[in-house]
Amino acid sequence: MLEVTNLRKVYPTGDEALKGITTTVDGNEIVSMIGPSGAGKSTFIRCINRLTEPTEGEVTLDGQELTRLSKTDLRKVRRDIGMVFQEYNLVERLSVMENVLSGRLGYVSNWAAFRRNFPQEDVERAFEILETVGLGGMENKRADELSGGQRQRVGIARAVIQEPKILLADEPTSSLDPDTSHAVMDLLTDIAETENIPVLINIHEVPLAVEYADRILGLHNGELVFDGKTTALDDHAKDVIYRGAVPETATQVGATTRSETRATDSTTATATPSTPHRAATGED
Ligand SMILES: Nc1ncnc2c1ncn2[C@@H]1O[C@H](COP(=O)(O)OP(=O)(O)OP(=O)(O)O)[C@@H](O)[C@H]1O
Repeated sequence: MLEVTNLRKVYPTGDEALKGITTTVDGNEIVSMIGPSGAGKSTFIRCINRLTEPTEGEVTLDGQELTRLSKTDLRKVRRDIGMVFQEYNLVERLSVMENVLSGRLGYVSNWAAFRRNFPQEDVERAFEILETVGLGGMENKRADELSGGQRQRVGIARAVIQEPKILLADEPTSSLDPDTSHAVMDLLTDIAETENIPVLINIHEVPLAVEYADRILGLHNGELVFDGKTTALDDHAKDVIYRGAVPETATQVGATTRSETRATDSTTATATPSTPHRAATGED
C-alpha cells in the first residue's frame, strides 16, 4: 500500500506546489489524479519516488518509509515503483529490447549493469512482456524508429519488468492521439489487473480519467480537494477542482484523507479552498 502523509513541496523559487497532501493507494485500483495546469499533479507523482525531493511529509510503500532513505537504499526501493513518463524517457539509440531490459538495472550488479549483461530469465520475461504490450517481434528496432504510441508501450514494458508494487504514470497520454491514448489506458488497466498492482495516473483529460479510473484525486492549487469514487465526480466536484468552488460534501474535500479536515468535522463541508491560482477555464 502506498501511504502519503502531509506531503508538502516548496520549490526553491518559493512556489508551494503541494500543501500537505494525505492519501493512500492500494490493491489494484486505477487512481487518476486530475486538476488544472499548475495544481501540483506532476510534483505529487514525482515526490513519491523522489525524482523531486519533498519538503515535508512521509511516503511509505508497504510500510517502508521512502522519504528518509539514503540514495543507495532509495535505488533499491525504486525498483518497487514503476514509472511511465509523458515523453517516454527511452534511450533513443538503443533497441526496444535494451530499453525494456533497462527496467532490470536495479536488480543486477553495477558491473553487469555497466555491461548491460542481463540474466537469461530477464530476457525471456522481456519477450513475454513485449508480446503483452503489443510489440512482439519489434525487439530489435531502435527506439527512435517507433511511433509515440509504440514508445509509450516500451516505457510501460520497462516499468512492468521491474515487477513494481505500484505503477506511476505522469501524463502518459498527453503526447498521443485519442485512439492511441485509449490503447495506452487499456493497457495500464490490464496491467493493474494482471500484475495485481495499483496504478496512479496523472492525467489531463477528464473524460479519460472518468472512463478508466476507479477513484479520482482532484488537486487544486496544491491541495487535495477531491478524493472519491469516479462516480462521485459530478459537475460541482469538477468546479471544486477546476474553479476553486467551495466544496459541498465530504468527498469533495478528500475528507477521508486530509488529516487537517476530517469527514467527521462539520466544518469540512464548508471549508473554503485556497484562492484559485488561475482564471476558470474549465477542464484541461
Ligand atoms: N522545477 C520547478 N521549480 C519551480 N517551480 C516549479 C517547478 N516545477 C513545478 N513548479 C511549480 O509548482 C507548481 C505545480 O507544478 P506541477 O508541474 O506539479 O503542476 P501540474 O498540475 O502537473 O501542471 P501541468 O498539468 O501543467 O503539468 C506550479 O506552480 C509550477 O510552476
